[in-house]
Formats: sequence, structure tokens, C-alpha cells
Amino acid sequence: MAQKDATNGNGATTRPPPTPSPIRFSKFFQANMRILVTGGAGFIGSHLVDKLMENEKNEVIVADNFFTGSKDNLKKWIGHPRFELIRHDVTEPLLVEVDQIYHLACPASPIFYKHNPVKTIKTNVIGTLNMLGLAKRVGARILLTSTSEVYGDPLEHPQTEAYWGNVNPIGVRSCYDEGKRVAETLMFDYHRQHGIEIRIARIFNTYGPRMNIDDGRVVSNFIAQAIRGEALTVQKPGTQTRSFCYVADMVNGLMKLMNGDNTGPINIGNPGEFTMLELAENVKELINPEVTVTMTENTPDDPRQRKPDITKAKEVLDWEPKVVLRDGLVLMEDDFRERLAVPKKAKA
Ligand SMILES: NC(=O)c1ccc[n+]([C@@H]2O[C@H](COP(=O)([O-])OP(=O)(O)OC[C@H]3O[C@@H](n4cnc5c(N)ncnc54)[C@H](O)[C@@H]3O)[C@@H](O)[C@H]2O)c1
Ligand SMILES: O=c1ccn([C@@H]2O[C@H](COP(=O)(O)OP(=O)(O)O[C@H]3OC[C@@H](O)[C@H](O)[C@H]3O)[C@@H](O)[C@H]2O)c(=O)[nH]1
Repeated sequence: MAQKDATNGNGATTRPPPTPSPIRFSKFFQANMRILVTGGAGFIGSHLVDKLMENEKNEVIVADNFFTGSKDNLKKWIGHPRFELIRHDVTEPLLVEVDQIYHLACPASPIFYKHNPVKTIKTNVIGTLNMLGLAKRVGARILLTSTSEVYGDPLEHPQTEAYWGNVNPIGVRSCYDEGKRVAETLMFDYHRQHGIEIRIARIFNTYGPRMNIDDGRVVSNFIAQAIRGEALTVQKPGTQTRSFCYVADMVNGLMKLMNGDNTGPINIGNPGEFTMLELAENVKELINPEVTVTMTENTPDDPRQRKPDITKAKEVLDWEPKVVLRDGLVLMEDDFRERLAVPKKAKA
């Protein structure tokens, strides 16, 4: 390709995208898809990396600032010839030649995203702008992990993708939910204005091994509490509902979305709906029947009900979750027991 410089009117010079190195497509170099995962050291991201690395044709690059993620989640890949880990904050520009970008970087637990709300909104807005700029520059397809929180405290139930939501724009959760709404807007504007190939997943509550033990999310809290023999802290009123998706199902859905033809937004979640009291009862029965359940204060703007309508995911992705909550909780227990160093009591 001819390298033609252009002046944009104020003396600054713009250049066309860099051409990939020819060696990349040589017969001696096997990888044919280079994939960037932002936030790949986190909970969902690291499971996604595991799955992407199973395909020997993939090279995977993770960019993460380790705010809520950890190198430990990726330890089996560090040093692998098809894997690279970069300490990078997505609020700063990044240039890497990639074919696909899974853009996950953002703290997800309410405790962490409220810890530094200005940083959270910067991550969602400037971080997504930077990743869209990268996608535009190198011609990559980009998938955003948006959230069911774009529906706010929903007045329609279950939530379809056509619902515009009920969000408090100035509340303590808005750095995250309004941040993700702007991120979705940016994705569509880049798609319409610059022809970028986009995919948007609206993820509903996801759980599984490798969640941070004390990150404050309800499933990780209850499992850690049950294993430690502490009371399960149900926040009031306890009748609020959530729908919990096992992480392997989630990763499968994200990859189908990335590699399919539909831009989304598409709800990806498990429609099984539980109150927090029901969740506590399930955890207690499965993990430690001796623990008690205690009611504690809630936080502002906590959504009262949430359940995905996944008709679109079934139709356009041929995807639906396979793991029911009670099975997933048991799969997660093993990982938490190992990390907490509390083995299961042998049955008498
Ligand atoms: N887990 C869920 O229930 C859920 C639900 C809806 C949406 N999501 C979305 O999925 C994505 C992953 O969630 P998760 O549960 O794995 O969360 P997580 O907190 O475990 O992972 C997020 C990762 O992003 C990294 N990160 C945060 N800010 C960054 C920044 N500025 N630059 C670079 N890296 C940064 C963190 O260090 C971490 O590794 C997030 O975008 C989240 O909003 C998750
Ligand atoms: O110890 C606890 C923690 C939480 N809860 C309750 O459990 C429910 C779920 O809370 P979580 O903190 O796990 O998660 P939320 O549903 O509020 O947010 C979540 O949903 C969408 C994602 O985008 C977010 O990343 C995710 O954390 C809330 O009603 C909360 O009040 C408890 O009852 N006890």
C-alpha cells in the first residue's frame, strides 16, 4: 500500500493505518487471528482468554490495569508463545495490530465501580473511545461487554433489547450504567459514521470460579460467607431479583456474538430468576446448612427486579445457557474452598 501523507489543514499530518508485517501471513506463522482482550485479567475476561487460547490459530493479547483483575487469573498462559500480557489502562490510547477486540475493561462489582466513580466513567467513555479508535485504525471488529444495568431499575419485565430503561442519571450507580449507555452510543456512532464492525452484549449477572472472593457481589459474598461459616448478608428487602448466568455459558455467548453477523445489542444471561432470599437459601442448603441468614442495609438505586428476555440470542446466535444455578454454585464452591483453604468436611 502506498504510504500517502495528508495534511489536515492545521499543519498536522495524518497517516493511513500501518500495514501488518508480511511474516504474519507466511506459512511459517500459524496464528491467523490476533485478538485483544481488554480487562482480560478479570473474572469473565480470563475465562474468555482460556477459551480463545484453546484454538491454536489464535494469538491473544490482554491489556489490563489490574484494578480488579490479577495476573494470577492468567498464570497458565504467561510465557506461552501465542499469549501476551500488557499492563495498560484503556483510558490511554493503545496501538496493536489485531483482528478482533473484546472490550471488557471496567470494574464490574458495584463496590469497585463506586470506589472511584470518575475513573469508572472515564474507563467507560474514554476507554471505549480509545478502543474504537484502535478498531478504526487497524480495521478490527470490536465487541463491547455492556450490561443489564443499562435498563436501570426496569419498569418492563423481563427486559427485551427494545426496552430503553429507567436509569437515574445522577445516582451513585450512574458512573457505571450511564457510562455503559454512552459506550453503547459511541459503538453505534462509530459503526454508522466510520463503518466499524461492532458487537454489543448486554450481560446479566454472571458468576463462577475466579470471582474476587471479597468483591462484594452477591454470589461471591454468599459462597465465601457459607464456606467461612459466617451469616449470609441479604440486603433489604431480600425480595429483589436477579438472574444468574454461569461464566462458561457467558463466554460461549460472547464468542458466538463476536463471530456472528448481528451487531446487537443482545441480552446474554440466564433467565432463571431468584430473589436474594432464595439465593441465600440455595447457598445455605448446598454449601453449609449451619449458617444463618441476616438482613442488612441496601444501597441506593438497587434494581428491584431483573431477568433477561433471551429470544433474540436464541434466534440470531442459536445460544442459550446450559448450567442451572444449583449446579453452577457447586462448581464455584470448589474454587472458593481451594482459595480460602477450607476443605469440604468428609461425610460421616
Ligand atoms: N460479571 C457480571 O456479572 C457482569 C455483568 C454485566 C456486565 N459485565 C461486564 O463484563 C466485563 C467484565 O466483568 P467482570 O465481572 O469480569 O469484572 P472484573 O472486575 O473481574 O474484570 C474487569 C477487568 O477490567 C480491568 N480494568 C478495569 N478498569 C480498567 C482500565 N481502566 N484499563 C484497563 N483495565 C481495566 C480490571 O483490572 C479487571 O481485570 C465488564 O465490562 C463488566 O461491566 C459483567
Ligand atoms: O452481600 C450481598 C451483596 C449483594 N446483595 C444484593 O444482591 C443483588 C445483586 O447485587 P450484586 O452486587 O451482585 O450485583 P448487581 O446486580 O447490583 O450488579 C451487577 O449487575 C450488572 C453488572 O453489570 C454488574 O457488573 C454487576 O455487579 C442486589 O440486590 C444486592 O442488594 C445482597 O443481598 N447481599
